[in-house]
Amino acid sequence: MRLHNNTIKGVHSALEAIFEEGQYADKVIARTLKSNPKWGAKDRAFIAETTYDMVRWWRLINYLSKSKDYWDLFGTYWLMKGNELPPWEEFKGLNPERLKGKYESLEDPATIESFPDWLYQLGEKELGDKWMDEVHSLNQEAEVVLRVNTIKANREKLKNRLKEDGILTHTIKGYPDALILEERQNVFQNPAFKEGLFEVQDGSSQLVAEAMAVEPGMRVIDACAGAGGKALHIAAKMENKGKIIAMDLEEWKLQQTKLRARRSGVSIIERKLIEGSKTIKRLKESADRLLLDVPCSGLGVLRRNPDTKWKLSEESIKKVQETQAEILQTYPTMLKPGGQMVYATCSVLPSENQEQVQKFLSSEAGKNFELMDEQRILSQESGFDGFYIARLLKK
Ligand SMILES: C[S@@+](CC[C@H](N)C(=O)[O-])C[C@H]1O[C@@H](n2cnc3c(N)ncnc32)[C@H](O)[C@@H]1O
Repeated sequence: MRLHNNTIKGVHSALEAIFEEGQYADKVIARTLKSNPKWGAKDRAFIAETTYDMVRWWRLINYLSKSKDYWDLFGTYWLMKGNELPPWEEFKGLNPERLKGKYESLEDPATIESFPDWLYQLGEKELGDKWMDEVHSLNQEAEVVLRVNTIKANREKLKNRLKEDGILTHTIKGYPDALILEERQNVFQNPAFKEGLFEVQDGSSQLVAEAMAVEPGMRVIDACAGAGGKALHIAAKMENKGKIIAMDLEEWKLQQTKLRARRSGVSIIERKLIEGSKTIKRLKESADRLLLDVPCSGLGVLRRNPDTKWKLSEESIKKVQETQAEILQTYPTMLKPGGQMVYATCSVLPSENQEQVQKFLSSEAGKNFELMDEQRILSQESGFDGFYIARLLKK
């Protein structure tokens, strides 16, 4: 592939904003691409993919690079990926042989896999033998997975419609609403997206609505609805009949849910901002199904958010675990007896997953609940994001 000076500069400025100003990678990339409308589709893809990949391998690149200069860092990355560098002045001091030797003599697994030491050790402690393969899998680039909106389309029709636009997809067993892109590309400009025929949603995430076992006409509470990804899927499973109360602490996220619901033709979502414990108490025993898609470390979705590795800390994980436990202690009161609750995270750490559920079940608040089943989804086994999904029955 031919390199262009100006797109590499685009990558540099994105990396600076991410690592020196602490901004989120997805926001930075969106802004960088917007700032130069002259870049074509290939240039945009190069900037987005290279920035994400350099973020993913940041620790290893810095270890192998001869300096912290952004040209050296990019050149090191480019060679590391098995490419050749053009004979530019900027890359003059880079020596592929020296780099290869340094890489081959490297033994520390956290540096090889480009993880912070503390996080690598935490994963090892919690997942034991499975951690090394999981890390390896979480360092791969994620496939683009679509979820067909069954309120407006079916999978076969959408597949054909996308094919007409040159977008090839395939299906996969066990994921009834999913279409996987053969080739990574930006699908948000496609008319089928604008018409609300699909959402972009990872395969593991799609299993959450499946686990909810909803039926048309039910009353469902999605207590951590955020921008509504799962609420929209649940609405489609309910054939847009019944009611979903989408709750969150953040008004702006619920606003996103509203816009997305409009595009998807979903009319059964009612938004409710959580203003304190009263909001929860008022909904006592009102739901047939309750989803707790709780805030988490996001360790299962590192493939699409590699900057999470560098943003997390031991304290932030501890804090999120406290929130998970608090939610489990108070929110299940909203469920009717006989109703079902799903507790889900996009983390692979047992301390955010099965251990939280077990703690809840052995507490006073959990005494009327029993575990129906749980899915501990590792990325290395599923090929999708790492997730945890537990179904509980309120007796
Ligand atoms: C994993 S995200 C939800 C993703 C969303 N369900 C989706 O599918 O797009 C967790 C959400 O929980 C919200 N949150 C954090 N603390 C909360 C709390 N105490 N009660 C309810 N929601 C909370 C966050 O604002 C965030 O939107």
